[in-house]
This record gives sequence, structure tokens and C-alpha cells, in this order.
Amino acid sequence: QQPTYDLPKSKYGLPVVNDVTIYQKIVAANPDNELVDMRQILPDAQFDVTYAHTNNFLKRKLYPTADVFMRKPAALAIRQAHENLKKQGLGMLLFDGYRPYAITVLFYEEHGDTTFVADPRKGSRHNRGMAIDLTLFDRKTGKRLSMPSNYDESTPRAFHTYMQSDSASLTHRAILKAEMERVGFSIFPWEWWHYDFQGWESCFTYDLSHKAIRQANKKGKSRPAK
Ligand SMILES: C[C@@H](N)C(=O)N[C@H](C)C(=O)O
Ligand SMILES: [Zn+2]
Repeated sequence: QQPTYDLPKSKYGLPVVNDVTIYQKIVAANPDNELVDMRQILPDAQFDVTYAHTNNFLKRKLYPTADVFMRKPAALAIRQAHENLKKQGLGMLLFDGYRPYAITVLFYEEHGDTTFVADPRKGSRHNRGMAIDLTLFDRKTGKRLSMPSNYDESTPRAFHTYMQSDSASLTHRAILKAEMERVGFSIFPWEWWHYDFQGWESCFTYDLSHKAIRQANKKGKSRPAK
């Protein structure tokens, strides 16, 4: 149970944490509210943050930095899944984690639909640091495993119900699903790469840049313990 805060509302009426002082307050009240750096949590993972480059569905750079943050309990569950995958000679390649709410608004206003992108009246699970977009790589070759579609492909090939793919890709999708479900994540039926962590419904929606979060976390750690 989170204490209640008088949060400002977005133009779509959703309460958002859009100020670092509020972020620091909610982290002090409950350390699970911290958005942690996945490059520190998974030093041997691969990263391809397409929203920090132009090779994404909007064809332009949307994040100033290629950061991937996750709410702490989700990050620790991912670390467990990564350990389990390691035993199978596999690793995770992360595309995206926490996404500032302003980017969800931009996705909605430019893309229009609310299946491929989240409805800003509800916010995305990514805005809560509780969703991750990822695929798998082979630790021997360092190469990505094949999957039934490309990342962020908005076609039926991205659906979990799509079975017309080659059998290797279907197996890879099933391995990812099994390992993510084992640690408390659930699928998003229309995107094989997207997983939501249990309890996302009761988490804060953040609208802070990755840079602001990094700075706030650093400050929080340098503050002497009381
Ligand atoms: C844009 C796509 N990668 C995505 O994240 N979609 C879900 C529905 C979201 O916006 O939360
Ligand atoms: Zn996603």
C-alpha cells in the first residue's frame, strides 16, 4: 500500500510524478519506487535502445540517452530470469524499460491507436518502470536469436497467437515467455517482446527524463543516512 500524494495531473487527467522532489519523497517512503539502472543490474546483457536512435517506428531520436531503468522489484526479477537463461547459454538483449510519460503521449498523438501504443488516459506500464521490451541472444555467438517478427513490428507476426513462423523462432519466443513468467512477468498478447511485472496497477506513473532519474538516484545515495 502506497501513501497517497497530491500528484499533478497530465493533460489526459492521469496523476504523474513529474518532479524530482516528489520522486525522492516516494523513494524515501518506499525504496521499491526507485527506478534502477539495468546496465548495473545486468552487466553482461546486451542493449539496443532503438528510441535513443532513429531506427524505431517513428524514425527519429526520442530519448537523449540510451538508458534502461526499471522499478526495483521488477529489475531484481529480471536479474533472476537472466541467471536462469544463462544456464541455457542465453542472454537478454534489452530494447526498453521505463519510458517517460511524455513519450507515451507523443506515441499516442503521432500513432493514434491504443493497442500498439498505450492510452495516455491510463498511461503505459513502461511509464511505471514495470514493463520491459526484450529479446534473447546466444552467449556463444553473441548473436540475437530469431523471433517471429522484428521488434516494434505492428503486424500479426508480433502476436503470441501467431504460429506460422519457423519452428526455431516459435521455440525462442516460448523460451523467453517461460523464463519471464517464472519470475512474475506476464505477456502482452500483441507484442512478443513486451512483458509486464506483477503489481504494475498500483505503481506510480513517472514523467521524468532518464537523466533526471540518474541525478536524483545519485543524490539520494550520497545523502548521509539519518
Ligand atoms: C510502442 C510499443 N513498443 C509499446 O511499448 N507498446 C505498449 C502498448 C505501450 O505503449 O505501453
Ligand atoms: Zn513494451
